[in-house]
Amino acid sequence: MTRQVLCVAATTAGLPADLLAAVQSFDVCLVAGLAEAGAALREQHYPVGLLVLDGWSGPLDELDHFLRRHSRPRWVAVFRPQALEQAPFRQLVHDHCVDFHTWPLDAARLGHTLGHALGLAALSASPHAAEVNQSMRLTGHSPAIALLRQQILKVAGADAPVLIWGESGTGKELVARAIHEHSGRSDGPFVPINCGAIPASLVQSMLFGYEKGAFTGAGVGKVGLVESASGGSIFLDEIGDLPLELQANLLRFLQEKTIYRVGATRSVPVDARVIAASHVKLGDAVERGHFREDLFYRLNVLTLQVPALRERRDDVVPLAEEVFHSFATERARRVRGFSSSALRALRAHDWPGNVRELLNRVRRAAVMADGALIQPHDLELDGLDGAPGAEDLDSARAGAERMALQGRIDAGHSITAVARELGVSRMTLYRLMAKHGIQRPSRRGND
Ligand SMILES: Nc1ncnc2c1ncn2[C@@H]1O[C@H](COP(=O)(O)OP(=O)(O)OP(=O)(O)O)[C@@H](O)[C@H]1O
Repeated sequence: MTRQVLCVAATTAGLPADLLAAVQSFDVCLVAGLAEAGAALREQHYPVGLLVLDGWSGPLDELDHFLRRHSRPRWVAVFRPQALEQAPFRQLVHDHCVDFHTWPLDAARLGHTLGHALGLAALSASPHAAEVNQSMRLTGHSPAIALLRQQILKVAGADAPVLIWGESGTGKELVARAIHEHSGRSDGPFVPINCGAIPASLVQSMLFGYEKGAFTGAGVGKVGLVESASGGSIFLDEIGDLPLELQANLLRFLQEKTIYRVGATRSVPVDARVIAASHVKLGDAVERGHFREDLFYRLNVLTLQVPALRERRDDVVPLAEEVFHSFATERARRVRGFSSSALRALRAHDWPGNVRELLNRVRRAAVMADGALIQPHDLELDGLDGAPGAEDLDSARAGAERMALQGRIDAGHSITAVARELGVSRMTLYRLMAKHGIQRPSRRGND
């Protein structure tokens, strides 16, 4: 196990002998001041940080900001006992440190604390590593994914808001995580929120927090999700679902970098980067008066488009194989891979549910397949667009029906126009779209 400790002191000269004795069995990187500490943490991760605060003369806000931004290491503080007389200092230690020691130092006890902090860091190391890998794992060799990777690296280097477009299941959250992980904020938190999944009555207090006594039952105050992303990034999925009155609060946060908790009279500064995503074009929502134009322009600075899976069919088989192998422990032992007709079916399918649909189909097939190779019917892709000649009349009819719908909707025809062209009512058209998992296009003109 790594025993790396980042020791942050006011100066690196003349550290007391008892402090040096306490850290001698660790692999210590000694830095002077917060700027140097920030640079060291951007370069590599340290599981444990030791803050020597007795020579600290800067404002506490600065220290608080630094610790929010670098919340991943387990911090242990050392200071003079008198410092504990100040309430803001006590609060800071309480909020950010796993433990503290005061002078005169008991070197053995501090060594023990650092060892304990390393142990705690190791406990959480594996899930975090998995999360990071996940964020980097944008599988695919298609030109569209190669371009997306380049764009991720470019926007990660900036600090402006990012707006990600893409159909449901294309990987927008994965892209948002990759932006965060490649940015200077990667040591800070990544806080994902699905704006459409929070009940309207709770959105404000969940996003912005509330003060003690703000409403009946608010016995203690609570930090909101936006504030908890301080030092990191906040991912607002389905931003188009955010109620209009909260769009005003979000706009103020983007402009002023401050928020008001519910019931608060004073604002709180928050340093979090906003990454937003939507599966509908927000420009249309602006036209319909459902989305604030000023917020749209504020968000629409750096935009990324995540392509639908059917627009990058070359990625389907590599993705399917990766999913198959990643479920090695779950899948039936006898199943060794995909039959050639299953590969054909995978390539031919239109993937209205994108990568999420592919994950689900392959995962189910890997568990349920009877033979050594996965067949189209294990993927439930027999008939719709699988191997020629392998389908019955019902499947062929369903396939033709879906192609007729999808082709017209992809071509950008309105619901009214598609219904007219196919000679069915709009109600029937909606029923058929639901049956085939085809998404409704963004509203246009006479819809
Ligand atoms: N290129 C990719 N490589 C590997 N896995 C991917 C890729 N794209 C998406 N996934 C996986 O597909 C699933 C859906 O992705 P994600 O949740 O990011 O989609 P989304 O666009 O945010 O969907 P929604 O709009 O419905 O929230 C996740 O399990 C994600 O890990």
